[in-house]
Amino acid sequence: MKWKKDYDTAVASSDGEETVESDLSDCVEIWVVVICLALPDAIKCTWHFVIIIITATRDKSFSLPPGTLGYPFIGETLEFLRKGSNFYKLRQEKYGNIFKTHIFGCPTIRVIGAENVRKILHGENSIVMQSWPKSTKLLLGSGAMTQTSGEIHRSQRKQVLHAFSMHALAEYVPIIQSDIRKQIETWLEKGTFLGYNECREMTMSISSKVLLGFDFDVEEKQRYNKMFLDFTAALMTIPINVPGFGFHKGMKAREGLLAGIKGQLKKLSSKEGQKSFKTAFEYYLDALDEEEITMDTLDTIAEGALDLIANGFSTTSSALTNLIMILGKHENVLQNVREELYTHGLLDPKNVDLTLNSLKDLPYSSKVLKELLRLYPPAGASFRKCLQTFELEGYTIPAGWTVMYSIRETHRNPNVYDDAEEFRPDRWDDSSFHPGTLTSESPTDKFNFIPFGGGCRSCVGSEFAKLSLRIFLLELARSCDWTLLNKDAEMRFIPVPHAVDSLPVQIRRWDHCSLFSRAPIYGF
Ligand code: HEM
Repeated sequence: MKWKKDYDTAVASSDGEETVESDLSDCVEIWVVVICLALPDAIKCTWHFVIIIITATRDKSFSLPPGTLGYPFIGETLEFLRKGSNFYKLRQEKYGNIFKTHIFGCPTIRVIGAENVRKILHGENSIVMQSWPKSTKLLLGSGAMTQTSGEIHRSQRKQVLHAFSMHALAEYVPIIQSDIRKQIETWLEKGTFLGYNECREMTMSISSKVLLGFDFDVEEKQRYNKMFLDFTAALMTIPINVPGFGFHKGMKAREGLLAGIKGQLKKLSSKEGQKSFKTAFEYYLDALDEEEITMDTLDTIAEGALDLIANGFSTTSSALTNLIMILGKHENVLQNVREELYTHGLLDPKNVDLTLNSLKDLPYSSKVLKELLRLYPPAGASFRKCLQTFELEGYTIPAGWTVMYSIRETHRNPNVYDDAEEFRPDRWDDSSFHPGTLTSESPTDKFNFIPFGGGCRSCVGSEFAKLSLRIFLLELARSCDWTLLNKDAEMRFIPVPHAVDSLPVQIRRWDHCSLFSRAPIYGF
């Protein structure tokens, strides 16, 4: 039973991964850092923080949000490591939508709710700016778009967005579809598989092919997948580049990935590596030429490519895995998707090959994906640094502190979403969803639904991610039936939402004739 072996390994390794939330032994890493490497930073940060606290005590108009700051230097880091996403949930229940804490050496304010998030995202570069942990900065590199700001950032975004234009996306459809179909076929042959592991491998394969034209054989696929796992796992770790630490593994993986990407970029620039389609990288290079910007060094371009793949890797694979999970739990939703596909002729063998056109106008499927991203947003929150002191809901948010805007809790606001914890695609039906009331508490306010963030740092890969999700939904629905082998598995939300047991699934081929065995909904 190969899947059982994989399953046991996955549970063991996912337990390991989640020790951040459950096992205090991992905290040794934190202590070592606080005591040795991070001491100067921690002292600086704490000094700044003490000044703020003194000011806050003396000046009555200085009103910090509620919450606790924990112990000197380490703040509430240990509790966060023990409780994971529950750490925030419990504090929200106690203190409301804005609260202070102190984690990873920084006084931090967590901000929830459309109105508050809007203020943060609209204040980009004036009241806040992007800020990532040191480990993320070192692993992604200074040239990565997520790390740059101002004019350089704006220009990078503009160039990268050429790679995700409608025209470019239309070219990617057959590539994505072919990879998804191949992957599903291997699952059907195996009969059982681990959803989370397989979706990560599939995401890595699709994005490296579409972005850079990589065409991995089985062995390379496994090697790159492993490097990506090490790399992404290290993004939020303690930046100690010494064997035995996660960060060191991540830096090693970075070297391997950059070497591979550079090799591929060289091939693509020569005739040797040209593909039957134009890769995202080639769209990006065209954009550079058009703007008469001198060609950056290969290193910077490779870093940019790694940044893109890294940003899309965990997020997209989490969404794909959770789609398998949610449809496995809601058979009626899967049935409705199939009926929609039937009415659009997409179950007809003549229409196997998809195009951007055949994928649009599937309103029910769109609602399913929207609801998936509402309930399980792959990025649960993001970080900013406060550039100046400002007010939010009457509280003072001090300059220099970290602000973390929450996507997960914003998406589960019970004042906006009835039965907020339930998966209900029909909530997005216009008629049943109070359209037109443009208050911040209304779902028509776009900041109530922010799976891809917002403002000038919103996700550049969102259209590519949505396209991949749509094709996956369609291919799953029209080719297979599946059973979740552990329907009630606990969910973990850090680093991305996933079932703690990696989602073991039993899968079989679906015969579309069975659609006619029950009363139709769409009148056929
Ligand atoms: C379901 C999949 C995805 C989700 C939920 C997602 C979510 C997000 C979010 C919330 C942000 C904003 C973070 C912030 O405010 O600091 C973001 C930024 C970003 N995403 Fe995605 N993402 C996804 C897929 C992708 C893909 C496939 C790519 C690339 C191919 C990508 C590339 C990026 C980049 C480069 C940024 C930084 C943009 C900037 O700083 O200007 N993402 N993503």
